[in-house]
Amino acid sequence: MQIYNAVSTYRAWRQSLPPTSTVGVVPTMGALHAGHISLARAAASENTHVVVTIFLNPAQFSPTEDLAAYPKTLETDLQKLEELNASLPSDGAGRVSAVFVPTVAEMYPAGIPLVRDQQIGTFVEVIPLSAKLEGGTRPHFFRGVATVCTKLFNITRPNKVYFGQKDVQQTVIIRRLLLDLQFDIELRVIPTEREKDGLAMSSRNVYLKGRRRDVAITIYKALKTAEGMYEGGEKRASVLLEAARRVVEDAGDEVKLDYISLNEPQLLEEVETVEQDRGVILSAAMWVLPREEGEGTVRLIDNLILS
Ligand SMILES: Nc1ncnc2c1ncn2[C@@H]1O[C@H](COP(=O)(O)OP(=O)(O)OP(=O)(O)O)[C@@H](O)[C@H]1O
Ligand SMILES: CC(C)(CO)[C@@H](O)C(=O)[O-]
Ligand code: BAL
Repeated sequence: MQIYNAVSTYRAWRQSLPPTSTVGVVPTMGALHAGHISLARAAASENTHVVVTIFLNPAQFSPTEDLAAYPKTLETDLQKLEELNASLPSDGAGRVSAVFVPTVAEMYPAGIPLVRDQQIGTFVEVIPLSAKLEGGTRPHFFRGVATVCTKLFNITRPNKVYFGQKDVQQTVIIRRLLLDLQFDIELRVIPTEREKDGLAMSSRNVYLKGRRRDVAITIYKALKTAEGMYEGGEKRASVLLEAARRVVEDAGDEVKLDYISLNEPQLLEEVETVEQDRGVILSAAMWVLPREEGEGTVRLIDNLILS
């Protein structure tokens, strides 16, 4: 497993691969957990080479978000990837051959101030998708994601890219980006890995200790409540969403719902009824509020597909 910090050295390796080999790329921001590893495992089963990128992308954070506090665990990240390699079958399957860990200066030659008006250079926007759902609270977010993914795809030259369903809107946006910018890349979406109680794994879960970890499960409970009613025959979005909202309200003042929504999977238009013949995304974002001095607010997202 080679570590590349520079675009030029990564490119030299990529160019050395025979044209028959395939490359599956797993973009991450590091602080790897079982969710990331399941993406890399899926990529290893479908490609000759897996490339994991680890880059904490400033462009997707606003000046008031947690860029500075975001967990950085490069040593253990690399260990986890080595352990994955050791666990893979020796015949036929690919391996994590390269980890691309660029510096901010490599990725943003013109610099990348967090204040949007101060930014210089080329940015990619996927409209109007980027303004919906997550975009309501994080208007800068998908511009940053689409921009860095475009750069990462140009650099790493994947045959396939692997994204987690946990960030479902991100997968919808990447699908659109690949199509619109004529990338010859296949998108693979991998199911959400969860803790035993159902909480979606997330790098930001390390911020949740004790009681805050317990109430974090509310977001999943809310989604499961709506899903259960849907499976019981209720198709009206308003009724499903109201029931889910009540779950968060009943959990008390330690959590606060940002949004819960039912949307069709192409343009993310809200639906009034959940039709059986097409998947509908049930997604939510919830804040776990601080309880003690020094704690920050933690924002969690999760989703289920009703189909
Ligand atoms: N629980 C999970 N199951 C499957 N894939 C996941 C899971 N969590 C994250 N991923 C995927 O891993 C990729 C990298 O995500 P990222 O590095 O932001 O981790 P994260 O856990 O989502 O972090 P954050 O806490 O910042 O949201 C994304 O495609 C994301 O959807
Ligand atoms: C895709 C991504 C690595 C881009 O920075 C990030 O948004 C993430 O980790 O989901
Ligand atoms: N996985 C999403 C990355 C972010 O919240 O910035």
